[in-house]
Amino acid sequence: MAVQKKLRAILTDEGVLIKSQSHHMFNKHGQLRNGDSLSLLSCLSCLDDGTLSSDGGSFDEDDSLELLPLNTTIPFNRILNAKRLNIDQRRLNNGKFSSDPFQAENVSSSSENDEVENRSLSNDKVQPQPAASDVHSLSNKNKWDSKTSNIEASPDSLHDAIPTLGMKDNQHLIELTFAVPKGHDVVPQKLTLLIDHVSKKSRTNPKSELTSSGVVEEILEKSYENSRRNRSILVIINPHGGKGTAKTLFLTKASPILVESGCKIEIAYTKYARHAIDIARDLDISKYDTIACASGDGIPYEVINGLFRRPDRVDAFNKVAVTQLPCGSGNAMSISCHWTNNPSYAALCLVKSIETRIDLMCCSQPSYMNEWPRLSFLSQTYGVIAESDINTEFIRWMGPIRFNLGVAFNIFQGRKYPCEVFVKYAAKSKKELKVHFLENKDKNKGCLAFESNSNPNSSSDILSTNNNNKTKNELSPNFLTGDNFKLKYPMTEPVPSDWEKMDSELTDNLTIFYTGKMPYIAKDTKFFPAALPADGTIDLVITDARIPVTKMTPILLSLDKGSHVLEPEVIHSKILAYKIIPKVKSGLFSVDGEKFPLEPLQVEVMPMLCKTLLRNGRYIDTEFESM
Ligand SMILES: Nc1ncnc2c1ncn2[C@@H]1O[C@H](COP(=O)(O)OP(=O)(O)OP(=O)(O)O)[C@@H](O)[C@H]1O
Repeated sequence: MAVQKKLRAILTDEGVLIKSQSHHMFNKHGQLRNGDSLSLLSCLSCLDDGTLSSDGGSFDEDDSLELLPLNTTIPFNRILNAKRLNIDQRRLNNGKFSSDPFQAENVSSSSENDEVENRSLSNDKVQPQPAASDVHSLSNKNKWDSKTSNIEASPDSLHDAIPTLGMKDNQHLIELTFAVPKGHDVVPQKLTLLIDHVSKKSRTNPKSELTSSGVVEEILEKSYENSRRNRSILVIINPHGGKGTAKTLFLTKASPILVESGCKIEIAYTKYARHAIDIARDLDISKYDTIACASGDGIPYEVINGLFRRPDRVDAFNKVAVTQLPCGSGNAMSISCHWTNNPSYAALCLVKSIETRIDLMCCSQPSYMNEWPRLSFLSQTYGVIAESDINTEFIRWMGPIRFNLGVAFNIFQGRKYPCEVFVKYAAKSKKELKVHFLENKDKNKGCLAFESNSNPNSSSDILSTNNNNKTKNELSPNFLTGDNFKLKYPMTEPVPSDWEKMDSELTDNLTIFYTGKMPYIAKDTKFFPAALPADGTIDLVITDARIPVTKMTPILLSLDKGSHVLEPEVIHSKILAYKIIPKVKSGLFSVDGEKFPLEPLQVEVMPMLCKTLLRNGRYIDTEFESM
């Protein structure tokens, strides 16, 4: 490997602009190479598109490390980390370098962080404790295999870099780590740069111009604008998730991005069904700001309900963001929130996301409501889809297609699921719904759960206080109190008079009853295209068996586009609460993909209860606006 003579760069408002004067940067194997010009732009600019496709990317194998023209920019949204490099003068005898001439110093990480890395999940107060052997810390100390994705300067090549020894005050040797597409994934890549100019901001701020730390800090500030740096993450892996691939998917695809971004990671493996409820209920929440579920949608459901069962649930929901790294068979949360079904892109989105509060839904049924009502983040369904979701488990080997087959089979058999439904509407007609959507689609800014102006490295949101003895977040309108957890419509009380009973002609012939809060319920199934993260409503979609098969077929075939809700035969409303009373003798409800008993079910929206991570602070664009 050879370092080019002057690997220079400047900071711009968009990112780090490579101004290398010589050629060759790296080849397809990630090694610095001779004879070609450098351009990072063509691969770096793919990020936005790559995360949108359902498999997480549409890049050719060779796209990732193709050589790129000069004068191109590594955008801040791709930069994971920056460290200043100190040349150890003691090793510079007779112009020769030792094999480790650079000492990297990460300005953003503190010794306090190192402490956290080595703690285990176990805590004396926590019962039951995950066994220490099940909890692993990951950090830069045990890096991913960097053979192909880590560019390092070889000792010999540093002769070329010697000019850096005579660096001017405004020149800084910086190791930059950034994400590049590789195959279908995104991987971390390192580059050593001599940054000899700084951005306008630094030029007007002499303090940051003078030090390398100032330059590093400026890069990190811009790279993590509106996001929290150096997250402390508990990763919960369901080893059975995704047909047994969840652990490998996490370790090979998501973990490298998280580690290189400076996140502190601890891993807990689920050992039995519903173990994640116990883990979240008994967790030492002071240690983490994020719980990332490397799983399908089952584990986030369990984590949210585990947090809900804590005596300190208010603190827990104020402190911890729950997110998903898509490693299961159903990854609706990641597709909706990170805009991708690919674990490496989801990890990149995780570190770059905006912490946002989203609404949850609280479900009550006679058999469990006196113990714990259940919180649902995704959906509840009854009828054809519930049966197809749960009762096709025996053909799980077929993958997601089993669900579509099940739905089609049940519908074409003319099956119906009589019930009574009572609804509190927020927007009943499709026209009202559209108005509601347009009025609320940009309101997410008010839902920021994280004060972007606060020190992003402070993990003590709850502990730090201001003069009035209140934390900055406590003063935020998004700070939760016990009142946020109180039900407005307890099931023990009669149905309120302002709820409407749905036409029994319709409900006696019901085929699909589906309520949800996220746009995607599965890959390629945009069931709730008008869903918004925190509009305080639940989307309701209903079909009935009076719809002829000739009309039902195009409705089912348009689920991937989400345009089924426009069909006149499909009921689509925004609601605040409902009660459904099944009239069939056998069957089930499916709540977030979990089997629930066939009993009356009452649900109400719980506004902005859960902190999560949304790319750009919003759900994936469903194009509902232009439908
Ligand atoms: N060790 C375990 N043994 C048995 N079941 C487990 C274990 N760990 C988790 N589970 C259960 O697996 C279920 C599915 O989890 P998850 O959503 O992560 O996976 P998935 O691949 O998407 O599967 P599904 O298609 O069922 O949603 C959850 O109900 C969870 O309680």
